[in-house]
This record gives sequence, structure tokens and C-alpha cells, in this order.
Amino acid sequence: MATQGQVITCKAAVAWEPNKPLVIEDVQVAPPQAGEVRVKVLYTALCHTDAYTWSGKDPEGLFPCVLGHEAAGIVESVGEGVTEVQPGDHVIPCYQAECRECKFCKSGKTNLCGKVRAATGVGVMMNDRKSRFSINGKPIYHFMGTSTFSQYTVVHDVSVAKIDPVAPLEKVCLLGCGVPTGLGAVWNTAKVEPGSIVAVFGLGTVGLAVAEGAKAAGASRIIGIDIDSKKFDRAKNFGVTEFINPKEHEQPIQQVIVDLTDGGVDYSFECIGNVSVMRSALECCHKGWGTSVIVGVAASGQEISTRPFQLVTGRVWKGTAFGGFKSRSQVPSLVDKYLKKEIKVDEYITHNLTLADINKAFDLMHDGDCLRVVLDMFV
Ligand SMILES: NC(=O)c1ccc[n+]([C@@H]2O[C@H](COP(=O)([O-])OP(=O)(O)OC[C@H]3O[C@@H](n4cnc5c(N)ncnc54)[C@H](O)[C@@H]3O)[C@@H](O)[C@H]2O)c1
Ligand SMILES: N[C@@H](CCC(=O)N[C@@H](CSCO)C(=O)NCC(=O)O)C(=O)O
Ligand SMILES: [Zn+2]
Ligand SMILES: [Zn+2]
Repeated sequence: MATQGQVITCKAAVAWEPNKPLVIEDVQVAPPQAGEVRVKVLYTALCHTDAYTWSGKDPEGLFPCVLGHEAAGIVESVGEGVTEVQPGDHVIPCYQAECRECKFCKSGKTNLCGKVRAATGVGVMMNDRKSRFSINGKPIYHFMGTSTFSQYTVVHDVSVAKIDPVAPLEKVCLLGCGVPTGLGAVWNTAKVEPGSIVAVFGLGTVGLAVAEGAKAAGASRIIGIDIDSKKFDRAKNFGVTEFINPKEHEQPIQQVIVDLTDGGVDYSFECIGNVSVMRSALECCHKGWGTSVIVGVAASGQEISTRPFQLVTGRVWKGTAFGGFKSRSQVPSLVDKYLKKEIKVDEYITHNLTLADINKAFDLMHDGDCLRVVLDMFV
């Protein structure tokens, strides 16, 4: 039955309140308006940012909402004026939009886009400042402009990347967030050079992707730091050459790293979201040139600090969103790289579940063995 132009009723995991189990509901998804695309989401993974917003610590977290931002699917229908995708196209929703027209997009200095960010930050679509999700008339907020924990979602046309249809959607859904973020933090934000010494704080999906990116960039040493020593074995397969567990040292971890590296690392990456680790990550950098990139997302109210002398003496503090990749332009190339076996994706998937099991999937994220859980949305 043709669904174009109709309201679709489908299953979605609704976060009614912070920290309360998500509920699988029958949700009404309105047709896409001008400049919008309705996507049938076939697979979605969970990212720690979903857990962060669900926890209630995200100042932009609004409830009730449909979370989810790491997914792949097929375009079901498009609204007026949408030219770059059409029904049947295979796509990855992109929480970081790319309109190619705004001040940010035209600057050539950033992958951030200003076109729809004000609307996505308050859980609505830009056209009419309303949600396309509802349950019996009650609106349910969007999340990050993607809301992929629903069998159908509506996104802005600037927030969807068309990809090669041969790519397995159950794998490349990961290219919607964590893996590109880690790779891009190294390649685009830090621009790690061959021979560099790199420190990666946090060996989850994002940290491992940093290690993978650093190995590809020719780093000579990749030091992984995690409070869970079990992480090292797996991390070796992603390029980590040495491991430090801060719990096994009396000295501050930055001092341990400075001593091990003749004055500090060339690049460090914080992939946890812990502001005190962010300080260590900056302070383990080499005087004069060491650069630290903040990747982890810290909760509302958290602030970073260091002695300004750390910056006066040449260390550089940076941050990255989606690894600096321009989403619509570059996600398709990442998919191609995966198809050519130039980047890993399958190796980050440790669990496969269904939408009905989404709360179990959130629980699994606390398990040390878990990297990404991929949900099959239609089983
Ligand atoms: N900037 C972006 O665009 C972006 C994109 C994706 C994810 N993120 C953020 O990146 C962070 C990492 O995401 P992930 O999915 O890899 O998370 P994860 O929870 O899988 O990994 C975090 C790792 O850090 C380790 N850890 C925790 N506390 C530690 C400490 N004090 N010292 C050392 N290690 C510690 C954990 O054992 C775990 O291995 C999250 O904050 C997430 O929200 C940011
Ligand atoms: N609402 C959050 C923002 C958290 C944040 O920084 N998000 C990252 C992506 S994390 C993906 O897993 C990001 O891209 N930020 C840039 C942007 O949101 O435009 C908060 O306020 O803490
Ligand atoms: Zn994410
Ligand atoms: Zn833009």
C-alpha cells in the first residue's frame, strides 16, 4: 500500500521521562513537509550520547522524545522541493547537517551547519516548528534531528546522506556517528602526522576509532588509557600499541605519560566525557606543540579547567563534532571506504538485538565487552 502523503503508524521507542525505561509505542509519523524526508529506518545503533540525553543531563534533552542518531535506512517519501534524494534511496541520517549555503558551511573552516540547528536543538522541524511524531495527537519531540529509534522518522533534507545501495545497512548504520567521529578527530581535527605519539583516553567505540585513525595516519606510538584493563586486548586490533590503567599508578596520569614519552605526546584525544580526564589529556601533551582534542560529551554544568600556562607554553585545546566530517558530502565516501575494506565497521558491532529489546541494549552499554549494539527495527 502506498504510504506517501499518509500518516504512518509504526513502532518507536519513546523516552517519556529521563532514566525511565523506554516504551515501545505505536507512533504516528506525519508526512514530510517542504524540505523534509521521511526515512524507513532499518537498523539503528545506540551511542553513549543517547544514554547521556536519556539520563536527563543534557541541557537540550526534551521529553517525551524519540532518541537515536546512528542509523541507516531507505527513503520512503520526500516533501516539496527535495531534489537530492528520492524514494528508494539508501541513506544515513546525519545529526550534523550540511546545507552548503549557510555561513558555517561556506566558511570552509568547520563542518557545523547553522541551517536547522536551532530547530533540532528544541526537538522540532524547521518548517513549522512542530514535531512530525505524535501519539493520539500528543506531540513527541525529535532528537538531534534524527530520532532513529522509530521505524519511520522525518529528517531535514540537509540532514540525510545518500549512500551506495550495495552497502549493508546493518553495518554502515555505524557511520552515522561513533566511527566517523573517532577517525575524523584524527584526520580532520588534529591532522595527526606520520611518526606522531598519540594518547587515547577511553577505549570505547570512539576511542578505538581514534586509534584506528591514528594507525592509518602513521602514528609511531598509540597509547590507550582506560580504567578497565580488559580493554587493552581488543584495542591492540585497532592500533593501540601501549596501555595504561590510571588506577595502577599513584602519580597523576598526565605525569606518567609525560615521563613515558620524553616530555609528552604530540596529540591526545579525550573520548569519555569526563572533565577531569580532559585536563589530564591536555596536560600530557608536549610543551610547545602538543594538541588535545575533546571528543567526549560532558554533562550540563561540567566545566574544564587547567592553568593558562599550559596554553601559554604552546599546548592547544580543541574539540570536534562528528570528527569534522561534512556529513552529506563525506559520509558516502566513508561508506565507500568501508566497502573497499579501508576502514573497519563490523569490528565495532558486538551485539545485535531488535527494537523491542532496546532497554536491554541500553543496559549492555555498561558492560565492558560492549561496543555498539545494532537494533533490527523490523523483526
Ligand atoms: N563529539 C562528538 O561528535 C561525539 C560523537 C560520538 C560520541 N561522543 C561522545 O564520546 C564519548 C565516548 O563515546 P563511546 O561510545 O566511545 O563511549 P564508551 O562508554 O563506550 O567508552 C568510554 C570508555 O572510557 C572508559 N573510561 C571511563 N571513565 C574513564 C576514566 N576516568 N579514565 C579512563 N577511561 C575511562 C570506559 O571504560 C570506556 O571504555 C561519549 O561521551 C560520547 O557522548 C562524542
Ligand atoms: N545537547 C548536547 C550536545 C552534545 C554534543 O556536543 N553533541 C555532539 C555530538 S555527540 C554525538 O554522539 C555535537 O555534534 N555537538 C555539536 C552540535 O550539537 O551542534 C549538550 O548540550 O550537551
Ligand atoms: Zn553519537
Ligand atoms: Zn549549512
